[in-house]
Amino acid sequence: MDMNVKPKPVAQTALERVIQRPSREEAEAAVRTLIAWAGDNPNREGLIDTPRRVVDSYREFYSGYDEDAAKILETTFSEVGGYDDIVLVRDIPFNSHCEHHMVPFVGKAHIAYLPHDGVVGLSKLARVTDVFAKRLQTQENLTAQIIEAINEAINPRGAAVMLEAEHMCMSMRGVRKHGSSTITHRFTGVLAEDRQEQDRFFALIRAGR
Ligand SMILES: Nc1nc2c(ncn2[C@@H]2O[C@H](COP(=O)(O)OP(=O)(O)OP(=O)(O)O)[C@@H](O)[C@H]2O)c(=O)[nH]1
Ligand SMILES: [Zn+2]
Repeated sequence: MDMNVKPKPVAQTALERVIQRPSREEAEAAVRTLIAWAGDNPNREGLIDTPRRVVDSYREFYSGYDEDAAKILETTFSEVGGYDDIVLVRDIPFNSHCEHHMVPFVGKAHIAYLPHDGVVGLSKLARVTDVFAKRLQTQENLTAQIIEAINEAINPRGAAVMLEAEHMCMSMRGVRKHGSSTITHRFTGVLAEDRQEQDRFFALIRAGR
Protein backbone atom coordinates (compact mmCIF):
# COMPACT_ATOMS: atom_id res chain seq x y z
CA MET A 1 0.00 0.00 0.00
CA ASP A 2 1.28 3.46 -0.92
CA MET A 3 1.52 5.29 2.41
CA ASN A 4 1.85 8.64 0.64
CA VAL A 5 -1.72 8.53 -0.61
CA LYS A 6 -3.64 10.94 1.60
CA PRO A 7 -7.13 9.87 2.62
CA LYS A 8 -9.82 11.85 0.85
CA PRO A 9 -11.31 14.51 3.13
CA VAL A 10 -14.68 13.43 4.42
CA ALA A 11 -17.34 15.91 3.34
CA GLN A 12 -18.59 17.91 6.31
CA THR A 13 -22.25 17.38 7.01
CA ALA A 14 -24.59 20.29 7.60
CA LEU A 15 -24.63 19.41 11.30
CA GLU A 16 -20.86 19.21 11.68
CA ARG A 17 -20.48 22.65 10.13
CA VAL A 18 -22.63 24.04 12.92
CA ILE A 19 -21.85 21.86 15.90
CA GLN A 20 -19.52 19.05 16.87
CA ARG A 21 -21.55 15.88 17.31
CA PRO A 22 -21.47 14.51 20.85
CA SER A 23 -20.36 10.95 21.41
CA ARG A 24 -22.89 8.11 21.55
CA GLU A 25 -22.24 7.85 25.31
CA GLU A 26 -23.07 11.53 25.78
CA ALA A 27 -26.25 11.16 23.71
CA GLU A 28 -27.35 8.10 25.71
CA ALA A 29 -26.68 9.96 28.97
CA ALA A 30 -28.92 12.78 27.73
CA VAL A 31 -31.73 10.26 27.10
CA ARG A 32 -31.32 8.91 30.65
CA THR A 33 -31.69 12.48 31.92
CA LEU A 34 -34.91 12.91 29.92
CA ILE A 35 -36.32 9.61 31.23
CA ALA A 36 -35.71 10.85 34.78
CA TRP A 37 -37.23 14.22 33.80
CA ALA A 38 -40.33 12.34 32.59
CA GLY A 39 -40.52 10.83 36.07
CA ASP A 40 -39.27 7.28 35.57
CA ASN A 41 -36.20 5.37 36.68
CA PRO A 42 -33.70 4.98 33.81
CA ASN A 43 -32.11 2.05 35.66
CA ARG A 44 -35.18 -0.17 35.84
CA GLU A 45 -34.99 -3.27 33.67
CA GLY A 46 -37.45 -2.21 30.98
CA LEU A 47 -35.63 1.07 30.40
CA ILE A 48 -32.02 -0.10 30.52
CA ASP A 49 -31.68 -0.45 26.73
CA THR A 50 -33.94 2.48 25.92
CA PRO A 51 -31.19 5.14 25.62
CA ARG A 52 -29.42 2.95 23.04
CA ARG A 53 -32.65 2.50 21.08
CA VAL A 54 -33.51 6.18 21.25
CA VAL A 55 -30.07 7.19 20.04
CA ASP A 56 -30.36 4.69 17.15
CA SER A 57 -33.80 6.09 16.34
CA TYR A 58 -32.38 9.60 16.27
CA ARG A 59 -29.92 8.46 13.63
CA GLU A 60 -32.93 7.44 11.50
CA PHE A 61 -35.16 10.41 12.29
CA TYR A 62 -32.38 12.87 11.52
CA SER A 63 -30.49 11.00 8.79
CA GLY A 64 -31.12 13.91 6.43
CA TYR A 65 -28.24 15.87 7.96
CA ASP A 66 -25.87 13.35 6.39
CA GLU A 67 -27.47 13.45 2.94
CA ASP A 68 -26.99 15.76 0.00
CA ALA A 69 -30.01 16.58 -2.19
CA ALA A 70 -27.82 17.77 -5.08
CA LYS A 71 -26.13 14.38 -5.23
CA ILE A 72 -29.46 12.57 -5.33
CA LEU A 73 -30.68 14.77 -8.18
CA GLU A 74 -27.48 14.73 -10.22
CA THR A 75 -28.59 12.01 -12.66
CA THR A 76 -30.99 13.37 -15.26
CA PHE A 77 -32.48 11.83 -18.39
CA SER A 78 -33.09 13.60 -21.67
CA GLU A 79 -34.51 10.72 -23.76
CA VAL A 80 -38.14 11.09 -22.83
CA GLY A 81 -39.72 11.26 -26.29
CA GLY A 82 -39.73 15.04 -26.26
CA TYR A 83 -41.99 15.04 -23.19
CA ASP A 84 -42.00 18.53 -21.76
CA ASP A 85 -45.33 18.76 -19.96
CA ILE A 86 -45.93 18.70 -16.24
CA VAL A 87 -44.53 15.79 -14.23
CA LEU A 88 -46.32 15.34 -10.91
CA VAL A 89 -45.55 12.79 -8.22
CA ARG A 90 -48.33 13.01 -5.69
CA ASP A 91 -48.98 11.47 -2.28
CA ILE A 92 -45.34 11.00 -1.29
CA PRO A 93 -45.60 10.08 2.37
CA PHE A 94 -43.15 11.77 4.70
CA ASN A 95 -42.55 12.16 8.38
CA SER A 96 -40.53 14.91 9.93
CA HIS A 97 -40.01 16.53 13.32
CA CYS A 98 -41.00 20.07 14.16
CA GLU A 99 -38.07 22.13 15.27
CA HIS A 100 -40.04 23.75 18.08
CA HIS A 101 -41.03 20.64 20.02
CA MET A 102 -39.12 17.79 18.33
CA VAL A 103 -42.45 16.02 17.90
CA PRO A 104 -43.42 14.39 14.58
CA PHE A 105 -45.42 15.95 11.84
CA VAL A 106 -46.63 13.47 9.28
CA GLY A 107 -48.15 13.91 5.88
CA LYS A 108 -47.90 13.80 2.13
CA ALA A 109 -45.93 15.77 -0.43
CA HIS A 110 -47.00 16.54 -3.99
CA ILE A 111 -44.14 17.60 -6.23
CA ALA A 112 -44.39 18.78 -9.83
CA TYR A 113 -42.16 20.40 -12.39
CA LEU A 114 -42.15 21.41 -16.04
CA PRO A 115 -39.01 19.93 -17.62
CA HIS A 116 -36.49 22.18 -19.32
CA ASP A 117 -33.82 19.95 -20.75
CA GLY A 118 -34.08 16.86 -18.67
CA VAL A 119 -36.13 14.88 -16.25
CA VAL A 120 -35.11 13.21 -12.99
CA GLY A 121 -35.92 9.71 -11.83
CA LEU A 122 -39.29 9.82 -10.11
CA SER A 123 -37.99 8.14 -6.97
CA LYS A 124 -35.45 10.94 -6.57
CA LEU A 125 -38.26 13.40 -5.79
CA ALA A 126 -39.30 11.15 -2.91
CA ARG A 127 -35.68 10.79 -1.79
CA VAL A 128 -35.17 14.55 -1.80
CA THR A 129 -38.31 14.95 0.30
CA ASP A 130 -36.73 12.65 2.87
CA VAL A 131 -33.36 14.43 2.84
CA PHE A 132 -35.06 17.55 4.19
CA ALA A 133 -37.87 15.86 6.15
CA LYS A 134 -35.35 13.92 8.18
CA ARG A 135 -34.10 17.05 9.87
CA LEU A 136 -35.60 19.42 12.43
CA GLN A 137 -38.06 21.44 10.41
CA THR A 138 -40.91 23.79 10.02
CA GLN A 139 -43.35 22.80 7.30
CA GLU A 140 -42.73 26.09 5.50
CA ASN A 141 -38.99 25.57 5.43
CA LEU A 142 -39.38 21.97 4.30
CA THR A 143 -41.55 23.16 1.39
CA ALA A 144 -39.00 25.79 0.40
CA GLN A 145 -35.98 23.50 0.66
CA ILE A 146 -37.52 20.81 -1.55
CA ILE A 147 -38.38 23.23 -4.35
CA GLU A 148 -35.02 25.01 -4.14
CA ALA A 149 -33.17 21.71 -4.47
CA ILE A 150 -35.20 20.81 -7.58
CA ASN A 151 -34.65 24.22 -9.14
CA GLU A 152 -30.92 24.13 -8.53
CA ALA A 153 -30.54 20.58 -9.84
CA ILE A 154 -32.61 20.59 -13.04
CA ASN A 155 -33.50 24.23 -13.70
CA PRO A 156 -37.07 23.39 -14.72
CA ARG A 157 -39.37 25.87 -16.49
CA GLY A 158 -41.43 25.78 -13.33
CA ALA A 159 -41.92 23.76 -10.17
CA ALA A 160 -44.54 23.26 -7.49
CA VAL A 161 -44.41 21.67 -4.07
CA MET A 162 -47.41 21.19 -1.82
CA LEU A 163 -47.30 19.56 1.59
CA GLU A 164 -50.19 18.54 3.78
CA ALA A 165 -49.39 17.35 7.27
CA GLU A 166 -50.70 16.80 10.75
CA HIS A 167 -48.53 18.19 13.51
CA MET A 168 -48.44 16.03 16.63
CA CYS A 169 -47.41 19.11 18.62
CA MET A 170 -50.91 20.38 17.91
CA SER A 171 -52.71 17.10 18.56
CA MET A 172 -50.82 15.34 21.38
CA ARG A 173 -49.98 18.41 23.44
CA GLY A 174 -50.50 22.16 23.62
CA VAL A 175 -53.74 23.13 21.91
CA ARG A 176 -54.70 19.41 21.50
CA LYS A 177 -56.64 19.61 18.26
CA HIS A 178 -56.72 16.21 16.60
CA GLY A 179 -57.21 15.86 12.86
CA SER A 180 -56.33 19.34 11.68
CA SER A 181 -54.00 19.46 8.73
CA THR A 182 -51.67 22.20 7.56
CA ILE A 183 -51.20 22.88 3.86
CA THR A 184 -48.22 24.74 2.45
CA HIS A 185 -47.32 25.24 -1.17
CA ARG A 186 -44.69 27.01 -3.17
CA PHE A 187 -44.50 27.71 -6.89
CA THR A 188 -41.58 28.86 -8.98
CA GLY A 189 -41.05 29.82 -12.64
CA VAL A 190 -44.02 29.31 -14.96
CA LEU A 191 -45.97 27.74 -12.13
CA ALA A 192 -45.56 30.92 -10.07
CA GLU A 193 -46.46 33.24 -12.92
CA ASP A 194 -49.33 31.43 -14.60
CA ARG A 195 -52.54 30.87 -12.63
CA GLN A 196 -53.72 28.33 -15.22
CA GLU A 197 -50.65 26.19 -14.61
CA GLN A 198 -51.30 26.39 -10.86
CA ASP A 199 -54.90 25.33 -11.39
CA ARG A 200 -53.70 22.41 -13.49
CA PHE A 201 -51.37 21.38 -10.65
CA PHE A 202 -54.22 21.43 -8.13
CA ALA A 203 -56.53 19.60 -10.57
CA LEU A 204 -53.94 16.88 -11.18
CA ILE A 205 -53.54 16.35 -7.43
CA ARG A 206 -57.29 15.69 -7.24
CA ALA A 207 -57.58 13.78 -10.52
CA GLY A 208 -59.15 10.33 -10.37
CA ARG A 209 -59.86 10.37 -6.64
N1 LIG B 1 -45.41 28.03 11.26
C1 LIG B 1 -45.18 26.84 11.83
N2 LIG B 1 -45.43 26.70 13.13
C2 LIG B 1 -45.22 25.49 13.67
C3 LIG B 1 -44.75 24.39 12.96
N3 LIG B 1 -44.65 23.33 13.80
C4 LIG B 1 -45.05 23.79 15.00
N4 LIG B 1 -45.41 25.08 14.93
C5 LIG B 1 -45.89 26.03 15.93
O1 LIG B 1 -44.83 26.63 16.62
C6 LIG B 1 -45.40 27.39 17.65
C7 LIG B 1 -44.46 27.52 18.82
O2 LIG B 1 -45.09 28.43 19.67
P1 LIG B 1 -44.55 28.82 21.13
O3 LIG B 1 -45.58 29.72 21.76
O4 LIG B 1 -43.15 29.30 21.02
O5 LIG B 1 -44.49 27.39 21.85
P2 LIG B 1 -45.58 26.67 22.77
O6 LIG B 1 -45.79 27.43 24.03
O7 LIG B 1 -45.15 25.24 22.92
O8 LIG B 1 -46.90 26.78 21.86
P3 LIG B 1 -48.21 25.86 21.78
O9 LIG B 1 -47.96 24.80 20.76
O10 LIG B 1 -49.30 26.81 21.36
O11 LIG B 1 -48.45 25.27 23.16
C8 LIG B 1 -46.73 26.71 17.96
O12 LIG B 1 -47.77 27.60 17.61
C9 LIG B 1 -46.74 25.48 17.01
O13 LIG B 1 -48.04 25.14 16.57
C10 LIG B 1 -44.49 24.59 11.58
O14 LIG B 1 -44.06 23.69 10.86
N5 LIG B 1 -44.72 25.81 11.07
ZN1 LIG C 1 -44.16 21.62 17.23
